[in-house]
Amino acid sequence: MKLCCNDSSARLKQHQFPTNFYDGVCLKESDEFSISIDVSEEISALRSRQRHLDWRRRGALDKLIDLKGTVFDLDNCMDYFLEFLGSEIGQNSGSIRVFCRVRPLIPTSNLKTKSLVTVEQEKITVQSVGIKKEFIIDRVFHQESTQEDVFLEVKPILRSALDGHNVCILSYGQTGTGKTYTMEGTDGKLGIVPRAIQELFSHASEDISSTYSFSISMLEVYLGSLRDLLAPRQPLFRHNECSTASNISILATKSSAVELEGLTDVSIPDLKKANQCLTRITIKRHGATEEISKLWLIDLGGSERLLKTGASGLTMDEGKAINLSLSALGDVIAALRRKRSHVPYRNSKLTQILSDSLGDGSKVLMVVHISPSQEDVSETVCSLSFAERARSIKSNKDVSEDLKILKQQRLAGLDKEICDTEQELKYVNEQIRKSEISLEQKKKLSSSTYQGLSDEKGSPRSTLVVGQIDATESPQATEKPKSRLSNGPVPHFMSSTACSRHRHNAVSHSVSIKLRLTNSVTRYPTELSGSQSLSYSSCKNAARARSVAFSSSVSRLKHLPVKSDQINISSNSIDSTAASAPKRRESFGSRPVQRAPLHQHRRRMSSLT
Ligand SMILES: Nc1ncnc2c1ncn2[C@@H]1O[C@H](COP(=O)(O)OP(=O)(O)OP(=O)(O)O)[C@@H](O)[C@H]1O
Repeated sequence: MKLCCNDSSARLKQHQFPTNFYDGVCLKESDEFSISIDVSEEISALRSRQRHLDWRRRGALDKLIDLKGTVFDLDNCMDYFLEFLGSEIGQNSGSIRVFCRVRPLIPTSNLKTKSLVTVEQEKITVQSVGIKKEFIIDRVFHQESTQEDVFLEVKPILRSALDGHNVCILSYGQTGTGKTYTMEGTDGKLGIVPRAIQELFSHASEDISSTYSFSISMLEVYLGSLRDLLAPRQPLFRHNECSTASNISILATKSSAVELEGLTDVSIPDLKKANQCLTRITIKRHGATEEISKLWLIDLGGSERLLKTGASGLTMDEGKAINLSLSALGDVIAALRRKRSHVPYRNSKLTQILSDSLGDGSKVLMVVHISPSQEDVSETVCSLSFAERARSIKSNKDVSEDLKILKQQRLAGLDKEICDTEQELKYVNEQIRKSEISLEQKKKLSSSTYQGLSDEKGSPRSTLVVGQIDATESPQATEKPKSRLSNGPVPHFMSSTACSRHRHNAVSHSVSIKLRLTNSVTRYPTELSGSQSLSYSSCKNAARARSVAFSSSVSRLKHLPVKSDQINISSNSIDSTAASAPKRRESFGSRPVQRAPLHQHRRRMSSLT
């Protein structure tokens, strides 16, 4: 399949080789070289098509996710919508989507078991004595919704993480409403985390243009301090006790990316080991450039009000700390939604850590969990109010039917564009694979023909041809054939003349260029790498044990997935508006980024507060 022509290859192809040069040793290969160049050209064209398709797919996916997460409001929203549709594909405005999942009613003899909520696809109504409230959410999952239903909506955002965006999936809600069930699931009903890992590995294995490596970190925010759940345990003085204390610093980079210095980061070497792993993944994509992105999978602490729990002492402090984090998170999301110039990231550790994964270019998904039972009605209303605030649109400003239809049509169009592009990409990838095999075979054939002819003849001239091809690679090597010629048992008349040597050099140089050209066709093996690895069942167990050891009395604030990596550091404050709009190609922003070396000038974010 010829798609376009690479100029330099075309020019090289025009080189003609005489058929009887140097006893025909070299020249019988000209056809081979020509064929090799054809194949190289084809691969080059296919790669260019592959890049174009990948760019189109990414753009359509960005647009799809952003459009799904866009809330249209007020009477003039049609204009805004049309403007949005007309905007450039791939502009990466970032998106925040809010889902609600209703836990099935758990019937017990003590509780009133009547469900108080009625749901539609994007609307949820809570009705109780003296209360009737409606909330508009991006997507509502009813009590019978399965783990598959939820994951289907999560899938596109994972693809974004592979494309280099920072992604944040947060599980929010009152204790016992199913946050962990949604994130982790049970043995037979896997949740988002194990499915996400499966999905990442599956995509990574299909993408022949890049190699990927994944790593994991586990973090807990407890009473405002950070705990590394994968750090080696430090024995304490008292028998059978271990310390989980760790020294994690939050560092801000010039591009407002966040690094958690000192946090353990463990490679995920393969799906088998990763299948049981809990959370938070760092994705490194090694292609034409290197991109690093973070996928945060966060199971937040229970959101219940302290008055209701009647907590006191340490439990009270823990509850307060959780509420502070959650309210800071709500403020940040609301500010981002309203496109405020100031985003209050610095109000909690949680929002500081997530500052490069919540703003522009990032994809955020919050799943708010509620209970349908009468007993929990006030908590349910609180959680839904939080969800609505994150969406920043009030329920009574409903979107017109026309607009809904238009949005659905556009989403369907983008979906189709992604599917079609992916199909073509598959085809192109397959063609590249075949062409590379063919090129490899031709190269092998060509070099064995050289070798055969060279051995057959045993002629110093044929040796010279091969020798001089090598000689173009390094200056020292040029000495060898010369000395062999001058010292060897070859009669003087058989030695090359100055003229023939000149001619030969010219040809061997061309040959060398061609060889380099074919050699330079980069192959991208579909492999997943990992330098350091741990079994993820052990990660999970270690993290759990550490979390429990750290605070056996409370399990409110859950694991906070985090990744740390080497990035550029600057003196910029994380609370700047730039944090919400990381620049493309800067290291560790939420847009696809290129990796950059560690910069020396670091500033501790914790010291800024
Ligand atoms: N959608 C659901 N379908 C079936 N069972 C569910 C669902 N949601 C929650 N459950 C069940 O409800 C119970 C409480 O769920 P879970 O532990 O996930 O809540 P949680 O919000 O994580 O609580 P906590 O804050 O205490 O960790 C579990 O037994 C879980 O299996």
